[in-house]
Amino acid sequence: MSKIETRGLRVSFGQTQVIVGVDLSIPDKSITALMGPSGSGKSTLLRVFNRLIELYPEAKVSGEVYLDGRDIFKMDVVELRRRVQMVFQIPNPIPNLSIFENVALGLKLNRLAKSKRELQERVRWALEKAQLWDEVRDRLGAPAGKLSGGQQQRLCIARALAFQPEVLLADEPTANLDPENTAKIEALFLELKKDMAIVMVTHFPQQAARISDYVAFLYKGQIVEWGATRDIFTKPRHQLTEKYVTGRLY
Ligand SMILES: Nc1ncnc2c1ncn2[C@@H]1O[C@H](COP(=O)(O)OP(=O)(O)OP(=O)(O)O)[C@@H](O)[C@H]1O
Repeated sequence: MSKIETRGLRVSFGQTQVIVGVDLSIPDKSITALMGPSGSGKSTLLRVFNRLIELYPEAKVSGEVYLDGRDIFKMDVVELRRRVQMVFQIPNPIPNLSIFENVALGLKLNRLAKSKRELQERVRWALEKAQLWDEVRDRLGAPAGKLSGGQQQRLCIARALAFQPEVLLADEPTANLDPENTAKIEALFLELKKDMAIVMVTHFPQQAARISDYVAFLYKGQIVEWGATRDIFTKPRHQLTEKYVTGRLY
């Protein structure tokens, strides 16, 4: 069964429809890349999956979205966002808060650790999972803002992983990183997909080719093509997809 499934999903901002009837399946334990030109609706689609879209009062959503077969619009939003975590293009730790507290805060606010010891264990577990522990173990009390950009992004991933999510949404997570840090995040995602579904927006077809299992190609709010990554790159069925993956459509 799909981890996430949408049926007839539509989103509009005021009079403008930006997602126009999307039917999409996100398989579990794999990386699905959302590709498409600027403004095609990739970020909007991602924001529906954890209902972040509801923070935009002008956004109107209709259609169906299921997580493990359950209607996300009927779920408790706090539960949904715990299970479906998100990381963004610009790493957004709280810069003055310590490395430890950045990961611990969400756990504390949601009362997910029963003791100080459990909290420490979960923070360490998340930092290890995000492959950051070895770099920060001696300075957990230092402000997060002192970390490099790549480290800050892995800290944000650790913060998300602390909730032990089932789905990780990533909106261009490497767009602001150099090739070395990009490679680290890509390797990390390949590890993480063993435990969860990852949905990643990317502007780089090469990145989708390197790490995704499936690609959904969006154009003007519609899914033009969806399938196994290899098929999308080697035998795209639609001309628009072919143009995009060969760098002739932006
Ligand atoms: N809060 C908003 N109010 C009005 N229009 C919006 C809002 N957010 C997004 N849009 C519009 O919705 C459309 C889809 O935007 P979205 O950010 O989802 O596209 P995208 O594919 O992620 O683009 P990019 O690759 O440039 O990030 C765009 O035309 C955008 O202008």
